[in-house]
Amino acid sequence: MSEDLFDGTPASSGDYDSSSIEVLEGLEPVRRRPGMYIGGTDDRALHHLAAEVLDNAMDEAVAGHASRIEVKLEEGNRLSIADNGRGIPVDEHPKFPGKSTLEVILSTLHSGGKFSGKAYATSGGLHGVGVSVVNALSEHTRVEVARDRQLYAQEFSKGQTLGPIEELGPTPNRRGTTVTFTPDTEIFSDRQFKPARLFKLARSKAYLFAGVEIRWKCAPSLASEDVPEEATFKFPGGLADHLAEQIGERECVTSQPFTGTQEFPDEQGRVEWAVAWPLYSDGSTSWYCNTVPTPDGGTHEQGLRAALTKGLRAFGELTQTKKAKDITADDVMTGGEVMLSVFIRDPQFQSQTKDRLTSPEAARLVENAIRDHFDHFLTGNMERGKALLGQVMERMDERLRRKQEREIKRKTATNAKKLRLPGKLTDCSGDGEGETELFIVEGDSAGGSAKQARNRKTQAILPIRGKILNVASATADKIRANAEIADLTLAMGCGTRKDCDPENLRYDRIIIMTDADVDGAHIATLLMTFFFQEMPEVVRKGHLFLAQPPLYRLTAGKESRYARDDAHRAELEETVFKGKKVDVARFKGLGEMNPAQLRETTMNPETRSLIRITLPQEFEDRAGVARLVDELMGRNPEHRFNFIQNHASDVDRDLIDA
Ligand SMILES: Nc1ncnc2c1ncn2[C@@H]1O[C@H](COP(=O)(O)OP(=O)(O)OP(=O)(O)O)[C@@H](O)[C@H]1O
Repeated sequence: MSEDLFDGTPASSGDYDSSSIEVLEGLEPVRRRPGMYIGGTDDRALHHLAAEVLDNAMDEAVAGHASRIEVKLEEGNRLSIADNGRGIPVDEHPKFPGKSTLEVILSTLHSGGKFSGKAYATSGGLHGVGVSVVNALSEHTRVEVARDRQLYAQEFSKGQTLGPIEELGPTPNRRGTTVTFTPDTEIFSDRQFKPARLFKLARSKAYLFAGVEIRWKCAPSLASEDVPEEATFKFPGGLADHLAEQIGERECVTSQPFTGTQEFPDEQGRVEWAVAWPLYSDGSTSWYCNTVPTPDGGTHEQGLRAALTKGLRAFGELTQTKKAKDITADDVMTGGEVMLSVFIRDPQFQSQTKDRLTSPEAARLVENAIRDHFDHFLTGNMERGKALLGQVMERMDERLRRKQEREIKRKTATNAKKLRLPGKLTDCSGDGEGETELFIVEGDSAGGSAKQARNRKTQAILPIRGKILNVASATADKIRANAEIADLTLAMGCGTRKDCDPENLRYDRIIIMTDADVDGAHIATLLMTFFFQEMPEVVRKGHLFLAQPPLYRLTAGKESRYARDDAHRAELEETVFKGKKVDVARFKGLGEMNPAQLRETTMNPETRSLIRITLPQEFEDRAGVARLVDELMGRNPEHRFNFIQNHASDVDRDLIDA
C-alpha cells in the first residue's frame, strides 16, 4: 500500500464504527437467515420444522426408549408431537446456572445429546440445532416433559423464553416429551401445514422403524378423504410392507420383490431394503439414514447401486450372457421401485436439511451387506434371475442404441459445419461409459490441474483467460470478433441465439469451474450471462452447471474434511471437529489444489456436488431471458439492485447427483 494514502486530512469514515458491526446472539441468526438452517422459507422448509421434531421422537424410539409417538395437527396451524421416551432432561444445566437443560436445548444452537454417541447410537440428529431452530422460527412453542412421574412445562416465543420451567405436579402414568409449536407468520407468511403431507410423513416413519407405533390425529376441519381424523400406524414388516403397498396389484418382472435387512459388522449399524421392478413403470426411489429422508441419495445409494450392478453382471457371467458385463447401475435402477434405509453411527450429511448422505463408509457397508443377499435372490430361483437380467439387458441395449445415435449426430454436426475445434480445448475421447462433460476453467494453471484430474473418456477441459467479454453490454459485432467467445461457441457445437440447437451440443453437461473467490464468481457470472443470452436453450434443457470447489481444508489428526464456504466450515468445526485442534488451509485457487484433491472435491461425479443453473419461472420464455440478462448484467445498475431485492430469498441450490 502506498504511503501517501495516509497523508493529509483523513477522509471521514462516516458511520462505520463498532456500532455497525453486528454480533448476532442466541437464536437471532436463525431468524435472520432461516435458509441456512432449513433451506428457505417455502412450503418445504415449513414442513421441515415438523420433520425436525418428529426426528427427535424417532431417535428416542430407535434408541429403544420410546415405543409410541403421536402427531397431532390442530387448528391455527398448531402442531404437536409427543413421544413416550426418556423426556428431555429438565435439571439445571451445569454450564448455564439458573437454566434448565430443556431451556438450553431449546434456545442454544449446537446443544444436544447426540454428539458423543453416549445417549444415542444411530440417531438422525447430530448437529444439536434442530429443535432450537424450530423454536426460533415459531410464534409459540410449548414443551412438556414427563420424567420421574413429574410433569414440567416451559414456553417460548420466537426463540425467547416466556418464563422459567414450571413444575406442574405428579403424573404417574405419563412419560416422555411433547413439543407443540406454531410456525411464525413473520417468517413463513400465511403458509399452513398441509395435513396430507404430515400424514404421509408420520406414516413413512412407522415403516422405517418396525418397533414404533405412530398415532395420527387432526382437527375435524382439517381432515379430508385422504386424511382421516385419527389413524394408527405400525408395520412389523418394515419397508417390505411399504413396498407391497406401493406396488399394489401391479405386475412385476420378478414374482417376489428383493427385500431384507442385514446388520453391519462390529455394531456399525444396519441396512434394510426393498426393491421391485414393476412392468411399464418409471420407478421411484426413497433413501433414508437413521429414519431421516435423504431425497438426493448419497453414499448409501451408491452402495446399493454397486451391489445390484455387480450382482447382475456376475449372474450374467454365470449364465453365459456375455454382454451383461456392460450393464450400468442406471440400467438396473431405472424403472425400479427402490427403498433403502440405513442406520449408522455419526452420519455425515451435506447440510442441516440432510438431503444427501455423505458418510464415506456407508457405500462399502451397504454394498457388502446387500451383495450376498442379491446373489442368492438371483440364483435361488434361476427363472427369476433370468427374467430380471433379460429386462435389464433390454434397457441396456436401448441405452447403447441411443448413445450410438447421439455419437453419429455429434460427428455429423461437427463435420457438416466443418468446425475446427479450438486449439486450447482438451477434448474427451467421448466413447467412454456414461456421459460427457466440458469443464470451462479459469486460467492455464487451473486448466493444467484439471487436465490431470479429469477422466479422459468423459471429461473435456477448456481453459479461458480471465474475464470474458460481458455479452450483455456488447454489440453483436464485438461479440463475433471476440476470440474467447469464438472458442467457447466452437467447443459447444450447438450454434447461438436463433440457431442454437441443444441437440447438437457436444457434451451432456457444461460445467463452469472457477475459483471460490470474488474474481471466480465474477467470471462465472460472465459465463452464465453468455449462456443465458447466446444459448438459452442449453440452460433451459438443464445442461449448465456450476462446480463447487472447496474453500478450506480442515484437518485434525488423521481426519480431513473440505468446506465449501465459511458457513460450512463453521458447521464442521462445531460438529465433526468440535473440541479438537483444527488446521485450516485455505485454497487460494483451483490451481493450488493437487490433481488428486481437485478430482476428489470438484470433478469426480461420485464425490463432488454440482449446482444446476435454472431459469427462474418468470423468465422462462425468450423475451424473459433477454430481460433477465439485461437486469443482471446490463448497463443500468438500478435494475440489478431491484432484481436482487426481489429475488434474494429464492436462491435455490439445486444440488444434484450428477
Ligand atoms: N423427544 C426428545 N426426547 C428426548 N430428548 C430429546 C428429544 N428432543 C430433543 N432431545 C434432546 O435435545 C437435543 C437437541 O435436539 P436438537 O433437535 O436441537 O438437535 P439434534 O437432534 O441433537 O441434532 P440435529 O440438529 O441434527 O437435529 C437432542 O440431542 C436430545 O438430547
